[in-house]
Amino acid sequence: MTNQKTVAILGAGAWGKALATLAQGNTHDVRIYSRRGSQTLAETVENADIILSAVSIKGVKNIVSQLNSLAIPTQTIFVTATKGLEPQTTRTPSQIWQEGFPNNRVVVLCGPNLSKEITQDLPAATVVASNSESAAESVQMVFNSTRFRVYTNSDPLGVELGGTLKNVMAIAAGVCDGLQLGTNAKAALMTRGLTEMVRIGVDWGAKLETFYGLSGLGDILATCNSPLSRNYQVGYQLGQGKTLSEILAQLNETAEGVNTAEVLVQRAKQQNISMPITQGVYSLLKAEVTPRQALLDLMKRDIKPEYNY
Ligand SMILES: NC(=O)C1=CN([C@@H]2O[C@H](COP(=O)(O)OP(=O)(O)OC[C@H]3O[C@@H](n4cnc5c(N)ncnc54)[C@H](OP(=O)(O)O)[C@@H]3O)[C@@H](O)[C@H]2O)C=CC1
Ligand SMILES: O=C(CO)COP(=O)(O)O
Repeated sequence: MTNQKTVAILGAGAWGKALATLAQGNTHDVRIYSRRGSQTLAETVENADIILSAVSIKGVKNIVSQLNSLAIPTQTIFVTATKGLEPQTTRTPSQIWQEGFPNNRVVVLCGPNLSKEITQDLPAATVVASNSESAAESVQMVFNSTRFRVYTNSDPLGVELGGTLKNVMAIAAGVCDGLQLGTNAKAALMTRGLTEMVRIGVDWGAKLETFYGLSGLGDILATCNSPLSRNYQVGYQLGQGKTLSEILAQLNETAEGVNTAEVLVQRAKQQNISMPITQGVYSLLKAEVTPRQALLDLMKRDIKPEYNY
C-alpha cells in the first residue's frame, strides 16, 4: 500500500496555499479549490483521502453545505485549519464540520504557523488533534517534514480554542505595542490573556494543559510578537489611532480576532465568565473606548489573587 495521499485543500488564501506547499513537498497529490479558480468543488474532492479546509470562518458553513450535496465517503478525513468562531451559535469550525459529516473523522490543525514564514521555508511546528488517534496520525504523516514538525493531540476542542482565542490577544498585544507600553506590559498582557483563555476554554470543555502547548501559549508567543500577524497589525494600528474600518480596508486579508472578540464576549456573558482583556478589545473595536481608556480600565480593576480560574 502506498503512503501517498490525495489531499484536497479548500481555500486558496495565504494559509491554504502554504499548507498545500507542505503536503506537495511530501509528494502527496494535492488539489486546491478556490471560489476564484476554474476547478469545481466536486472535481477537487473526488477520491480525496483528506479534505482540508483553510477557509475563513465566514465561509465554513457554506462550504460544508456545498460538500453535503456531494457523496463524500465516510473514510474521508476532514481537517480544519480555520481559527474562528461562528457568530450566534459560538460553534467552532470542527463542530460545524462534525455536525455536517457525523460519520467522518475530523482533525483540527492549529499551531504557531505564520504563513509568510512557512512560505519562506522557515522551520515550524504544529498540532493535529482529533478524537480519532488514527485520523490524527494519518494527517501527521501527510504534513510532517524536517521543516514542519507535527505533533498529535487528543483534545481537538482545546487545540482549536487555543489557536482561535489567541487572535483576540494578538489584537491586544498589537495595541500594547502601538501605544509603546513596553516589555513589562506586554508580558503581563500575554500571561493574563492566557489565563483568560484557560478560564473560558475549560468551561467550554477543553483540557487546561492544552492551552500551555503549541496551539495556546505557542501561538500567543508567535502572533503577539510578530508584525506578520494580521490580528497584531489590527491592534497595532488601533493603538496608533487609526479606525477599524480604515485598517480593514487596507488589510485585504483575514483577521479573525475581530469577529472572535464579539463572539467571545457573547459567550462569556452567557456563561458568566470574566474576560476583561477580551471585553477591552471588543469595546475598542466598537470604538466605545480609546486605546488609552481600555488600558486604564484594565489597570483600575479590583485587586485580586493571581490564580482565580
Ligand atoms: N495566514 C496564516 O498565517 C494562518 C491562517 N489561519 C487561519 O486560516 C483561515 C484562512 O486564513 P488565510 O488563508 O490567512 O486568509 P486569507 O484572507 O488569505 O484568505 C481567505 C480564505 O478564506 C476563504 N473563504 C471562503 N469563503 C469565504 C468568504 N465567504 N469570505 C472570505 N473568505 C472566504 C478564501 O477562499 P477562496 O480561495 O475561495 O477565496 C481564502 O481561502 C483563517 O481562519 C485564519 O485564522 C491559521 C493559521 C495560519
Ligand atoms: O494564526 C496565525 C499564526 O499562527 C496567523 O495569525 P494572523 O491570522 O493574525 O495573521
